[in-house]
Amino acid sequence: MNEQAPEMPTDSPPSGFLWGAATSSYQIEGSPLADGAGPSIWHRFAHTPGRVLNGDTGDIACDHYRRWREDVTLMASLGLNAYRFSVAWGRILPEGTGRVNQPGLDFYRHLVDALLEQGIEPMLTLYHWDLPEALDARGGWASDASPGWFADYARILYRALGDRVRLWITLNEPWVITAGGYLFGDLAPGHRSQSETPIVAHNLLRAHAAALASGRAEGIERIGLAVNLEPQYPASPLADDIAATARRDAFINRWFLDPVFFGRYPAEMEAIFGTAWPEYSASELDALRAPPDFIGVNYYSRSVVRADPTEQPVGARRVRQDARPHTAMDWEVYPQGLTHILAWIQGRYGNPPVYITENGAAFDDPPPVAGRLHDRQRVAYLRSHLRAASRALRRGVDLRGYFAWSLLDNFEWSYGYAKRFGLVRVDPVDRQRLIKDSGRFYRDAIRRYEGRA
Ligand SMILES: OC[C@@H]1[C@@H](O)[C@H](O)[C@@H](O)c2nc(CNc3ccccc3)cn21
Repeated sequence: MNEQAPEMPTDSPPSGFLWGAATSSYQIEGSPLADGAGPSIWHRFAHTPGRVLNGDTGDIACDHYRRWREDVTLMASLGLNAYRFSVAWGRILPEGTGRVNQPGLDFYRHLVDALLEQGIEPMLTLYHWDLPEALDARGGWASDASPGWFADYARILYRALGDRVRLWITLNEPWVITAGGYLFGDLAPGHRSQSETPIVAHNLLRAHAAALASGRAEGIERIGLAVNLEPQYPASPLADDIAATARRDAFINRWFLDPVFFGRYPAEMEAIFGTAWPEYSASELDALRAPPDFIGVNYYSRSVVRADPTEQPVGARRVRQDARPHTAMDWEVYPQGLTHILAWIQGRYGNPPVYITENGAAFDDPPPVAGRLHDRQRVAYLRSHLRAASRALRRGVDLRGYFAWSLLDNFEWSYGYAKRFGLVRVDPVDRQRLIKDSGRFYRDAIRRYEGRA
C-alpha cells in the first residue's frame, strides 16, 4: 500500500473549507526578548530549574521569529490555505498594559501580509498561554483586573490587523490555562491552589466576553474560542463509574462552554470544588454568556473513566486502554472520539460553526534517511482522524476547517523538545526544516479532498 495515498473517503468538504496547520508563539518563535518584547510567564517558568524536561527553554525554539518568511514558503509548499498562530502579548505590550511596542506589531503584520500573499488565511489566537510576566506580578489571571487587561490588548490587535485578519480566537484552552497553571501546577505560572482555580476560570470567561465585546465594537465578525475537548466513557456500568464520568465530562468539556453558551456553570462544579466554589449572582453568571462565532475544537484523544476518591478534585481517573495504540504522550489513538465530540457539540450547543483547530500526535520519529523521514504512525493518525472528521461532516456538523497540530516540531511545554508533533521536522542543532512523510501525506490529502489529485 502506498503510504502516501490518502486512501480515505473523498467526499468533498464544503466549499471554502480551510486546510491548515497550527502553532503558538512561545512554542516556535524564539527571540523572546527581541526588539523590545517583555518576558512572559513561560520565559520565567522555562528558566526555573526543574520546571521543563532537560532544562529546555523557548529562547530559540524553531527560530521562527527570524525564519518566518521560510516558514510561510513551507506552508505554501504543503498546499495549506490557512494557518493558525498566536500573538505573544509581551511583544505588543511589554508591560502587559500601557506602552505599545511597534516592532512587535510590525512582526505580526509582516507575517500576516506574507500569508495573504500566498493565499493562506490567517487565524490569529490572541492568547496561547504566554501572559506577560509584568501582569503575573500584578496577580495574573487571578486578578479581577485581568479581563480589562485582555480586552485592551485585544483591541490594539483588532485595530492593527482587523483589516486583514478575518478569523480570531480569544483564548486557547481556558481549561488547560486554569488546570495546568493554577490547579495541577505543571504549566506556567505553576500554582497549585483549589481556591484560586475557580477564580481564574471565572476571570478567563470574563476576559473572553470582554474581548468578544471589544471585537464587536471594532467591527470584527468572526471571533471564536478554542477548547480542548476529550469525550469521557465510563469504564463500567457501575453507578460510581457513571457518576465519575459525568463529573470528569463537566470538569473537562462543559466547564467553559456551558457558561459562554448558557450563562451557567455545570451543576457538577460545586461538587468538584466544594467550599472552594464561589457563590455567583445571577447577573455575574449571565455576564459570562458570550457565544463565540465559532468553536475551535482541539481534539487529541478520549478518556475511559473509573471512580477513584484518591484522584482529587474530581474523584475520577483515566483508565489506560492497554490493548489500543498510544502516542508518545501516552494518549490513546481514538479517532471515533473526534466524530463523537463534534456530534456532541452539534446537539448540545445548536450546531455552531466549528473548526478543528488542533489535531495531531507526538511519536518518537525515526531519524531521517536520504532526506526522507518515514513517520508512519503519524500518517496513520492523520488518515484515521481525517476520516473521522469526514464522518462528522456527513452527520451535518457545521465543520469549516481542519488545522493539524503542528506545522513544526516545537517546544512542548513541560516536555521541552522531547515530544515532537510536527508535520515538518526541525533539526535540534541547526533548526533546518525537513518535511516528514506526514507532511507529504497531508499535502496529498488536501489535493484529493479538494478534487485536485
Ligand atoms: O500537547 C500538544 C498540544 C500543545 O502543544 C498545544 O500548545 C496545546 O494547545 C495543546 N492542547 C492539547 C490538549 N490537551 C491537553 C491536555 C492536558 C494538558 C495539556 C494539553 C494538546 N496540545
